[in-house]
Amino acid sequence: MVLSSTIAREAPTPAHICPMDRSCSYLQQAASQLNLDTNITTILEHPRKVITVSIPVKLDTGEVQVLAGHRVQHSDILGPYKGGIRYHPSVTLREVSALAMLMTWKCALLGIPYGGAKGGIAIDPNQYSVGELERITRRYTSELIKDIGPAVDIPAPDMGTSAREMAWMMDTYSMHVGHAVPGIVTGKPLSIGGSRGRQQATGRGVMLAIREALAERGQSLAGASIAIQGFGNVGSSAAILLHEAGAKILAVSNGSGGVYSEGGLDIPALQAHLQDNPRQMGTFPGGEAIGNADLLLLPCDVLVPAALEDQITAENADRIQAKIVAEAANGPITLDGDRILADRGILVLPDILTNAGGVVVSYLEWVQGQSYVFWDEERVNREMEGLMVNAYHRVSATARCKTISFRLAAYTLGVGRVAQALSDRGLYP
Ligand SMILES: NC(=O)C1=CN([C@@H]2O[C@H](COP(=O)(O)OP(=O)(O)OC[C@H]3O[C@@H](n4cnc5c(N)ncnc54)[C@H](O)[C@@H]3O)[C@@H](O)[C@H]2O)C=CC1
Ligand SMILES: O=C(O)CCC(=O)C(=O)O
Repeated sequence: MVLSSTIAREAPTPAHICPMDRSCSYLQQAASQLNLDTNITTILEHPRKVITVSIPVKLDTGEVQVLAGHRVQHSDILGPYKGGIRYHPSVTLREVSALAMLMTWKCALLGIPYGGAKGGIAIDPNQYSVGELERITRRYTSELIKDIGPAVDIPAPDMGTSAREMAWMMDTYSMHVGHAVPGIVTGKPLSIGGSRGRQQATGRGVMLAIREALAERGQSLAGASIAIQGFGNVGSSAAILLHEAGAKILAVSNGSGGVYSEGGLDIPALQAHLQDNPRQMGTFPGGEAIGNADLLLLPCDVLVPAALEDQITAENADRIQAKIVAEAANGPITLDGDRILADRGILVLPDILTNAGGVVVSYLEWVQGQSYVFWDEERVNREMEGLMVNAYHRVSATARCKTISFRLAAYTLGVGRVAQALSDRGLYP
């Protein structure tokens, strides 16, 4: 048996430096808008708990790999830590820390009683068998057992994970405590207490944010031209719902490439093609192949990055031709990219607002589980729409009234709520 270690070796961060440049920069800007006490800002800059565990996994070949699994709990000031688990090769402790902080502001902005967390393992799930993924997920859950719980920290799906991984986590946790604990995760299958509508929820929220932004400009979804980078859970759900609403989906892409049609793609036909030809987006006969970099530069009403971080940067922001960029992914625009888009008058709908539909329905799943009463999909969608549309208009009104960007307005509302709670509870001794 061979022992190989894939534990990431990251440069240590000096204790006084916030490891998350972009997240901390936006936090500082919001703190300055709010005239926050610097002690409060200093506390909010730092995650409350950073956990890295070793995950020894026996591969199907008999080889043992030791993976690094992270969970960063940024804040539980407003309620249990909440946030997804990501399986992707780019996962690092820094990335997870930044994403955990985003979760805190997102939940606070939407007015749901959660703090913020994120977890991840640096693997490409496509390179592992289902059995290996199950062993990885169960061992990761076991290693975190003392740090998670339905009133403590509630994981959910993110990139590279889905209801399947949530079911394994729920089962591992439940076996440990000796009884079923559905509330340990959200985004789980319906059979074990999942919520109707959760799978499409993030994409639905993206569609709603775009709908409201277009409406404020006197335009409707019908006929709006849209390009979407990423065709996973979020990108594909958003594409389907936007297509159903009459938008013209000019292009979509995934890790294997993209497809473009000037007249608009037939999204259900594309989905059927991908079922038969997984990872062969570019061979879809209803369009022509387009690369991920070119997709971002298409002239369109709305560009929707729904895959990775750092896609719009100082390198390409001056060539973006969309009127609106809707951040379906977390952190798809770098700090420099954001400044350039702002200078060019391109409206950016920030991630903590645009992709909040997922965590909102996670919250509704948790509420249903706590009350043992399960709703139909129509009710779930209606409740989610109410929270999303309300948050959108609070952000828009704040941006207008203070003459600041939508991002700064969203941060101001989210950070302000957490800061108020921290101050009311009393600063940590
Ligand atoms: N799943 C959820 O409920 C939520 C997800 N998000 C965010 O949305 C983003 C996407 O997440 P999911 O859709 O859940 O992940 P997913 O794993 O279902 O899909 C990711 C998609 O990105 C594509 N992709 C990977 N590398 C790419 C590249 N280099 N260029 C273009 N596409 C590439 C993949 O092929 C896939 O289509 C992430 O930033 C995630 O944090 C945010 C809120 C909730
Ligand atoms: O549904 C959740 O709890 C978290 C979703 C998530 O990770 C995110 O919004 O980025």
